[in-house]
Amino acid sequence: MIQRRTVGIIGTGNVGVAAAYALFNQRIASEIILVDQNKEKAEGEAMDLMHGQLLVGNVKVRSGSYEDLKHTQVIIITAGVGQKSPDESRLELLNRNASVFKDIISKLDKHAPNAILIIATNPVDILTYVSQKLSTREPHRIIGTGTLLDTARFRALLGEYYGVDPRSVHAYILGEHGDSEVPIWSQANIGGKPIEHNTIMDKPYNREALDTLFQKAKNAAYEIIERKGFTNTAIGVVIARIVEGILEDEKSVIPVSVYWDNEYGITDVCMSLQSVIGLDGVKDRITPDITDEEIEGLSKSANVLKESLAGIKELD
Ligand SMILES: NC(=O)C1=CN([C@@H]2O[C@H](COP(=O)(O)OP(=O)(O)OC[C@H]3O[C@@H](n4cnc5c(N)ncnc54)[C@H](O)[C@@H]3O)[C@@H](O)[C@H]2O)C=CC1
Ligand SMILES: CC(=O)C(=O)O
Repeated sequence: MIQRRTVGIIGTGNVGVAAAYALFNQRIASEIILVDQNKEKAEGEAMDLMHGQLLVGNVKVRSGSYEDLKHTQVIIITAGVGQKSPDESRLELLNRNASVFKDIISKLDKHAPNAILIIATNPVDILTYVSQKLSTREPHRIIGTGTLLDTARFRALLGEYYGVDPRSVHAYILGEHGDSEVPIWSQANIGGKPIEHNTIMDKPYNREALDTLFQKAKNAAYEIIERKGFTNTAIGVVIARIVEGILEDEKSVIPVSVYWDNEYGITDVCMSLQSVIGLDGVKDRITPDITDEEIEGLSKSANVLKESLAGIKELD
């Protein structure tokens, strides 16, 4: 019997559609079900994608309801509001999106209790934590997109700077997907050569230039929102990559938002850490030796997230 790889997407706005398009175009899913409170929008997006089937191959796309998500392996949540201007931080979206999640998670627990959930709505770390608390499924089956996007931006910028393929740059941004995120310079390398204190591709070590690249990666969303009003295409391929890792049971190591259980002494928060992902969600977490300063940065990130979480107690 042919194994169908069915993926659901809740929220067919900018991000949901970019994720659907990436999943469709790369044929990562064999069936995609789009759900939105605006049913016509979901229907229109499904029709539009289906018309590319001749060129892409046999990937079915349809709109549906929560009941239709029963047999999905993975469900992506992108529903909610985004930052409307570069002056608004991700954390400021919290109260609006947390109540949306309360409703969505209870419906998913009822209709698709076995699917792995990927959370993309912002603030993604807090909504991942909230989803883990609200849902009946095990926490390792609820994953936030976290800093995979920031890490992708960071590696693209470092690759451009050094003139190498970003896939040959090994550098992580961990912690919050947001203003307190932490670049792990102590582990960053190109082809095994540490970036810190070394000349690579004829570029002498330049702390200031590297810090500027990190700031650019960190502030990329604000810069893009200022120009086009939202971000969607890169997060679309990020989501598709996570889905692929799960459906193919890859055991790939990627930075995503997961529950911290005393990693580097940090507990009871969701934020990004290198995680091993496969069919059962997050199988393990990797904690390389990093500097005390980096650990301190991650602790601060955790505190920022915990302070925001304290403000949404009414969800308990
Ligand atoms: N994690 C990340 O790296 C990124 C996260 N985002 C976040 O993704 C979220 C979505 O952004 P956009 O797609 O630009 O927003 P959008 O406004 O274009 O789309 C949101 C969609 O959610 C739907 N929706 C709202 N409440 C719903 C509910 N209860 N049930 C079903 N559907 C519902 C709306 O009808 C709309 O179609 C935002 O929170 C944004 O900040 C955006 C980019 C990157
Ligand atoms: C909006 C957002 O979270 C991003 O593009 O990073």
